[in-house]
Amino acid sequence: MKKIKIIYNPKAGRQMVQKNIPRLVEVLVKQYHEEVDSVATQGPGHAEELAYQSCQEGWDLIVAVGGDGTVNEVVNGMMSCEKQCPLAIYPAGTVNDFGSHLQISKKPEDFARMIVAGHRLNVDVGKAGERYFINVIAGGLLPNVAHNVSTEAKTVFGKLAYYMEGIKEFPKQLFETLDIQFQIGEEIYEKEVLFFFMTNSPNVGGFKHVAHNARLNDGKFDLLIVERGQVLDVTKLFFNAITGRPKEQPILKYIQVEKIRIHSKEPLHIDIDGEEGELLPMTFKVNKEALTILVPEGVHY
Ligand SMILES: Nc1ncnc2c1ncn2[C@@H]1O[C@H](COP(=O)(O)OP(=O)(O)OP(=O)(O)O)[C@@H](O)[C@H]1O
Repeated sequence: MKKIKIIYNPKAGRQMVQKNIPRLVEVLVKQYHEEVDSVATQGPGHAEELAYQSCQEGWDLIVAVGGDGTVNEVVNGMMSCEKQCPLAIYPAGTVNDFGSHLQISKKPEDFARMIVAGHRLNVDVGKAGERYFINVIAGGLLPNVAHNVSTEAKTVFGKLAYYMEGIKEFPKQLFETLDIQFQIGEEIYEKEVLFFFMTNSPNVGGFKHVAHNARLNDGKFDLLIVERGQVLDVTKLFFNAITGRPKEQPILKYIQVEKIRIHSKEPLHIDIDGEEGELLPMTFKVNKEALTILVPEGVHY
C-alpha cells in the first residue's frame, strides 16, 4: 500500500478536471487499496508549503492537480526538502504545457492505473535565482500577454482567452523591443529582442514542438530568442508555431544551454513556469534529472 497525497488547485483552468478527484480517490482506495489524502490549495504559495510538508512527513507519492503554476509550486516545495518522493502530474490548468507533453490521461481510471504502474522518468529541473522551474522561463511580449489574462476569462474561455489577449496586444508590442544580454560561459550576446524563452519540454504556451530539440532529461534547456524583425517575419514565425512547423528563420536564435546569465537594460521581471518572477539579472542553470515523475508507459519523450 502506498501513501498518496493529492494537492489540488481548485481555481486552476476551467475548474472541470477537479471534479474527477473524488472518483480518482475512490479508484485508488477501493480498487488498488492505496492510502489517499487530498487537500485543496487556499491561494498562491500554499501548494509549495503542502508539498514541502508532505515530503517531510514521508508520503510515498505527491499528485499535483492544476496547471503549470501549481506544478511549479509543488516542484519548489519538493526540491527544497531533503527527503524526496516521486511526483505525478494530473493536468487541470488552462495550458498545461508540461502535462500535455507527458501525454497524461485526464480519465481518473487511466490516471490511477498510471500511478499504480509506477513507470518513472527522471527529469531536469531548472534553477532561476533561488526558485526552481520545471518547464519554461520567459521574458518580453508573450509573458506580458499571459499575465494580462484574468482567472475569470480563463475559466470561461480556456486557452482562447490567451489568444484573444494576444491578438489585442500583439500589434501594440510588436515594436517594443528589449535590450538583453545573454552570457553563456565566456561568450556574451547582446540582442534587441521581442521576447525569449528557455524551455525543458518542446511545448510552450500551448504550441506543440516549438522547441523541437528539447528533451526532459538531456541536462540542457533550449533557449529561443526572437529578435526584432519585420512584421512579416514575426507573423511567419507565429504561423509556423501555430501550424507546428518550426523552421530556421533569420529572427529566431535557437541555442541549447546548461547555465546562462541574463541581463536586461530596462527593468524586466522574468516569467517562471507561467507566473511572474523576480527582476533580471539572474543566473539560470539545469539540475540534470533532479526530480522523479510518474509517466504513462511506452511514451517516448
Ligand atoms: N485557492 C486558490 N485561489 C486562487 N488562486 C490559487 C488558489 N490556489 C492556488 N492558486 C494560484 O493559482 C495560480 C494559477 O494556477 P495554475 O497555473 O495551476 O492554473 P492556470 O493558470 O489555470 O493554468 P496554466 O498555468 O496551465 O495556464 C497559481 O499561481 C497558484 O498560486
